[in-house]
Amino acid sequence: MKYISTRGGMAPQSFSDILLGGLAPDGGLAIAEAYPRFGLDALERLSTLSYADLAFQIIDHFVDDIPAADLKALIARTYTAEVYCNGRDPARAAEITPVTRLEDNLYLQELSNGPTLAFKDMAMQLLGNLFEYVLAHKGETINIVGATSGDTGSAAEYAMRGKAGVNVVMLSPYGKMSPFQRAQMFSLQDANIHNVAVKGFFDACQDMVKAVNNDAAFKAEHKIGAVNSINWGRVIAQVVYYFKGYFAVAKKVGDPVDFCVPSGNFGNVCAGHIARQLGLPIRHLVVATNENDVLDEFFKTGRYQPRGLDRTYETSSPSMDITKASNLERFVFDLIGRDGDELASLWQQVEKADGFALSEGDFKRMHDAYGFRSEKSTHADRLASIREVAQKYGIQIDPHTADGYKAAKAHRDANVPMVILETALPAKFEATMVEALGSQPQRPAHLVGLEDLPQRFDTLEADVDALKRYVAERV
Ligand SMILES: Cc1ncc(COP(=O)(O)O)c(C=O)c1O
Ligand SMILES: N[C@@H](CCOP(=O)(O)O)C(=O)O
Repeated sequence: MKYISTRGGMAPQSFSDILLGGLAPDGGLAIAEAYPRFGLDALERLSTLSYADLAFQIIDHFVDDIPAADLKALIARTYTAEVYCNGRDPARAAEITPVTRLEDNLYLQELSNGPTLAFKDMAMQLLGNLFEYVLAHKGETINIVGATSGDTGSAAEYAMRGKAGVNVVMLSPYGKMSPFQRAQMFSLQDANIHNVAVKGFFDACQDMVKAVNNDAAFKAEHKIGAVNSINWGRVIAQVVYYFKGYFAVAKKVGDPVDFCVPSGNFGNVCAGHIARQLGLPIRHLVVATNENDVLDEFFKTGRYQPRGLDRTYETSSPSMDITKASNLERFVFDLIGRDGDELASLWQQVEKADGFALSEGDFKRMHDAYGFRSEKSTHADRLASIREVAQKYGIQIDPHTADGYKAAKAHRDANVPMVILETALPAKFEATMVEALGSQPQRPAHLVGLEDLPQRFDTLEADVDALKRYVAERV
C-alpha cells in the first residue's frame, strides 16, 4: 500500500515515510491510495480473533515496509491486558475494548482503559512503538510538534516519554483543560517532554502545528513529526476497535450496526468511515458534537464553516472545543471522488475562513452512501445524559461520552444495534461529574493526588515564529 495526499501534490510514499512525515508536503493529509475490502468470509475469520491478532490482520494491509513478523510483534506488545486495564475490571481487560449492553440494541464500547484514561491511548501506544522501531531502523530522530485540547497531549507524552530519539513539544490551550488533564501533562518531568500553553483555543494550536509543518525547510532542518490524527498511523490504529465493537454486537456477521462517536477533530469518526470503506457493515455513523457544532451543521446542511473566536465556546466537554476539524479533509476527499485539485480548492476556502458548501449530490451521498448522521448537545443535555445513564444503567460516563449518548438516542433504530464509543473516563472531568451526580467520580489509585504534583510548562502567544524559536532552542 502506498500513500498519496488529499490535495494531490505528493508522489506515492511508503508507510514509514508518512508515519514520520506527518502533514503531506502540499499541506494535505496522507491517505491510502485505495482501500482493501474485506468480504463476508474474511470478516467471519476476523470475528473470532483477539484484539492484537485482529489489529495485525487489518493494519498489515496498510504497512508496506515493515516485515510482517516485526509488525505482529509490535502490535502484540502494544495491545495487552496490562496496558489497557487501568483499575477497571481485570477479567475484561484482555478484551482491550470491552462492550457493555445498556439495553436491547444499545451498547457502550470502552476505549478509555489505557494509561491516560482516554481513547487516544488506543492508537498512541502503538504509534510510540512504531516510532521507536522505524527510527531505530532508519537511524533517525524525530521532534514531534503536536496540539491538544486535553487528551491527545497526555496520551502522546505517556507513549513517548523517555523514548530514545524522540522529543515532544505539545501545545495546549492556556487555562482551558480540566485540572486533571493539565496535571497529567504538566507534571511530567522527562527531559524529552515540553509542554507549551498557548493563549488561544485548540484551533490556534493546531493552526500553529500545521504552519510549522508547512515550512519545508524548517521541517527538514528540525525533523518535525506529528502525533495528531493528521498522522495516518493514528487513524488506522483507531479503525481496529470498530471491527471489535461490530463483532461484539452483531447477531451475525453481515448484519448492520450503527456507531455513535463524540467528535471534535474528526479523527475518531474518520476511522469509522475507513472501517466502513474496508467492508465492515456499518450502517450509520452518528457524529456527536457539543456547543461547538460546526460538524453538526455540516452534516445537517452541507455547509462547512469553521468558526471565529466570537463563536468558539469553552464547554463542559472541553476536549471537543474544536471548530476546524482537521480530519474532515480525508472524508471529503473520498466523498468528492478523490479529486485532489477540487479538495485543495475547498480547503483554500477553509483556510481563508470562507468555508464551503457541498453540491446537492455530495450532500445526499454523504447520508445515503456514507451513512452519516449528526446531533449536538448542550451543557444541560450533557448533565441530563450523565444522570440518566447513572440512574438507568448504574454506569458513570464522562461529559464527552454523554454527548454521544444524546446523539445515539436521537438516531436509534430499535432493530439495529447502536454502539456508543466511550472516549474518556469521568475522573478526567470531576467538576462536571460532581455537578451532574453530586459526588466525585472514582479514579485509579495511582492517580490519586495527581493535581498536587509539581507542574512544569512554558507559555507562548499564538505566534508561529515564537513557536519556531521555541522548537529550535529546545530540541
Ligand atoms: C474525550 C474526547 N472525546 C472526543 C474527542 C473527539 O475526537 P476526535 O477529535 O477524534 O473527533 C476528543 C478529542 O479529540 C476527546 O479527547
Ligand atoms: N481532542 C483532541 C484534539 C486533537 O485531536 P487529534 O485526534 O487530532 O489528536 C485532544 O484531546 O487533544
